[in-house]
Amino acid sequence: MFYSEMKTLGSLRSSELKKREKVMSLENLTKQYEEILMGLDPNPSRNGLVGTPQRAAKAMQFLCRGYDQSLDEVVNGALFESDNDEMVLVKDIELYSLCEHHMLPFVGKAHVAYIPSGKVIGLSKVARIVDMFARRLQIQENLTREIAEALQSVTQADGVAVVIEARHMCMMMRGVEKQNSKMYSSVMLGAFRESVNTRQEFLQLVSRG
Ligand SMILES: Nc1nc2c(ncn2[C@@H]2O[C@H](COP(=O)(O)OP(=O)(O)OP(=O)(O)O)[C@@H](O)[C@H]2O)c(=O)[nH]1
Ligand SMILES: [Zn+2]
Repeated sequence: MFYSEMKTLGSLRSSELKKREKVMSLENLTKQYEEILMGLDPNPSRNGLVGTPQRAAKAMQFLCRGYDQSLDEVVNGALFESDNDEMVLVKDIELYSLCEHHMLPFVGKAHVAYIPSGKVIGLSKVARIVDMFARRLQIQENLTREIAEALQSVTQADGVAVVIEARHMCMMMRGVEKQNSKMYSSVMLGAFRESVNTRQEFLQLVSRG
């Protein structure tokens, strides 16, 4: 990189830098998609595919936008003092992720609970934490754990439980082609791990229709 270019980059504010990096990576991804189309379609320059590389690149950037987010940003300080020490459950948070093996979607719901210890977190932030990790290339087990550990670290809760149920397109559209199977994964931390009663209360609430 030339000195003048480095100086320009140095003088940009970080939000401008982020924007610029995004544009650069969009151009790059678009080129990669042009090549992918060449490998897939016998006539990649046909009319219907003219804007496809850039559209696909933008879509993929959107689906992977969780890489650009941090926990601090997502939570945005929305933690509130509270004496409540009863379980808080946010059920049926829909999630869309991409499996890291095939880059095909897996789609489902997350159920997230915690037992507050002095503070509660803004309700929407639980869903935002789910999204931040879902919008990355993932396997379901790691996604489940990352959500649980992130919530634990921001709330310092006495316990955190996460269950995810999801259908994986890589098992439905291709491969073994099973249309009805669902994957369930769970992570229990603190009180949910130590107390059978707490865990059962959570699981009963989750399985209630
Ligand atoms: N544990 C786990 N496995 C996943 C997840 N998403 C996809 N997989 C699996 O990753 C595995 C990759 O297996 P490979 O044998 O390397 O790939 P493959 O030949 O495409 O496998 P098939 O899907 O069986 O055709 C498959 O069994 C997928 O079902 C996930 O979130 N968790
Ligand atoms: Zn897969």
